[in-house]
Amino acid sequence: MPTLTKLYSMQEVYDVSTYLDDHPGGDDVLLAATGRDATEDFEDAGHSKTAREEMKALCIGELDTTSSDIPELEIFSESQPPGYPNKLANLTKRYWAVPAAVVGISVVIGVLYLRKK
Ligand code: HEM
Repeated sequence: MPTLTKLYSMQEVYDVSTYLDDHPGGDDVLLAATGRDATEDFEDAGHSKTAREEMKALCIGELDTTSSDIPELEIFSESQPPGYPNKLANLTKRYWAVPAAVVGISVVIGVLYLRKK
């Protein structure tokens, strides 16, 4: 549901989903302004009194600023090694015997081959 938020002394939330096709300024500007404070965009467009009246009908409530729906972002420090090389290093540590065996077998085969000659 596309919603616009408007900030004055309080934050109001507007459901613009039913108004997208009717907006004289086009649906693209409304969609671009959804999910955030659209006060500046709205004021910049120089809306008339009629527009402000129409807007009231679309208000669905006030923004709850006490709770956040946005999950906390996980911040990784730059010094933390990126996933893939780190995983590779762990695998190499755990399965070091595999490349060692391959090298050993190659050396034995090489020696046997040279002796035959
Ligand atoms: C629920 C909120 C909104 C309503 C009810 C609404 C309503 C209207 C109305 C009735 C007009 C015709 C001109 C007028 O009477 O002022 C209009 C024009 C316009 N609106 Fe909105 N508007 C809303 C939100 C927005 C937002 C958030 C933006 C910008 C991101 C925007 C951008 C424009 C533009 C650019 C025009 C001018 C179109 C033109 O004259 O070519 N509007 N709007």
